[in-house]
Amino acid sequence: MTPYVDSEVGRLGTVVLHRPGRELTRLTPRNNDSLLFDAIPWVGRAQEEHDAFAAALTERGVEVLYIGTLLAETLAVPDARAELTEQVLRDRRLGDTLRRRVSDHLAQLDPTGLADVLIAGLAHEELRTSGDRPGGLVYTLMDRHDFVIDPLPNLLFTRDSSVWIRDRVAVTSLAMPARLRETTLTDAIYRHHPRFGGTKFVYRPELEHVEGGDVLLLAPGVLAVGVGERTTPAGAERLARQAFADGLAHTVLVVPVAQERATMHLDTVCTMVDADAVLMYPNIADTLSAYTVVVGPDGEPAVAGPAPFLRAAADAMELAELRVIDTGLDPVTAEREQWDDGNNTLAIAPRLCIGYERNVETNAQLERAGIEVIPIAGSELGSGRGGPRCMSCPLVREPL
Ligand SMILES: NC(=[NH2+])NCCC[C@H](N)C(=O)O
Repeated sequence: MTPYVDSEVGRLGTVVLHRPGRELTRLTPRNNDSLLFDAIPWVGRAQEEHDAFAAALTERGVEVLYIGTLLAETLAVPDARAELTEQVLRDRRLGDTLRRRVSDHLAQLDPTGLADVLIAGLAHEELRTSGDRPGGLVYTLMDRHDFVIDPLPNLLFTRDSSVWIRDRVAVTSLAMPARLRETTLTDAIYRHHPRFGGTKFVYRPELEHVEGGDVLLLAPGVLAVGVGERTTPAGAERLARQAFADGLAHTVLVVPVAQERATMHLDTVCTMVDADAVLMYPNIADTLSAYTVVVGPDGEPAVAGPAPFLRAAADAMELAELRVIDTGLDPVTAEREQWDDGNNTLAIAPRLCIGYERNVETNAQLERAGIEVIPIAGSELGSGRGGPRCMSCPLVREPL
């Protein structure tokens, strides 16, 4: 099936996930903050939870593709291999001598082994050196806890490094240093993997910051883009410009979200669960606002607002009203469950979504509102602050 996504809730056909692996074993109390995890996950259990997440999808007829597999297949293409190796070696921290050592090390890996290193990184002790200090000055002075190639534990959150808008992919521009290299992998997959031949791009990683968790396809032609800790106003403006130029959208709602870890992306406070219904963090439902951006008479993005988000969204979607699943929770429970990604549901069809089981109150309210919730365990997966929506990149959804 060729990729096509024009909503958040149309029946999900194909999705890209990343099964967490060795990259999670790199997390320690020394580096978990800079690697954007709030705890040290139990890796085996995280994998079990992730397998159950994938099973919940495949059991309902969703095709699941894995980044690890796609990347290994991509690395069988000589140009892709050369390009991805070159990108890693370009790291200025290496210096010439260590660069040669790393280059030799990578050259002897088969595509699967290389994919593993590109994702899990390369620890100091994994670079076997022979002879007298063949890594040179840099390797000798390197802290034993430092990485020769940094790991990518947040690759798990496939939502952020690429997003499909209709038949085009936005390879995003990630804001946090720990995640920068993720888009070199997704970009290579879409440009070199045979399955994605002819893919057209609506966004590129060298542009202003935009992360996929901030992009919601509210309705065909209507995007909401959160701006805050990750996506910048410049990124939202650029995405609007490019989406208009490619005929992918007529309206982009730009939604300021608090620049805090708890609300790092728009999808941490708001996800769609039906064509006309959103699940929203109650503590901000009434205050969230939006600027409406359309193509102006001069062809430039024209900005109106701000207006209350729910009003602006309903107008852009040509609905009398957008239904809000009011989780009706007291502020403390709401805050706890928002932190645990209760608002970060993944719709697999209208009124059918996957959510973390631990968010008991949020899920109960969804059920009461007629939305079926498939609960999954996320005690370990959630330590990276991401839920089912963050952990999935839809490639195919049936039009509504
Ligand atoms: N779409 C999302 N909400 N993604 C969550 C990403 C979590 C990840 N640890 C980060 O800080 O970047």
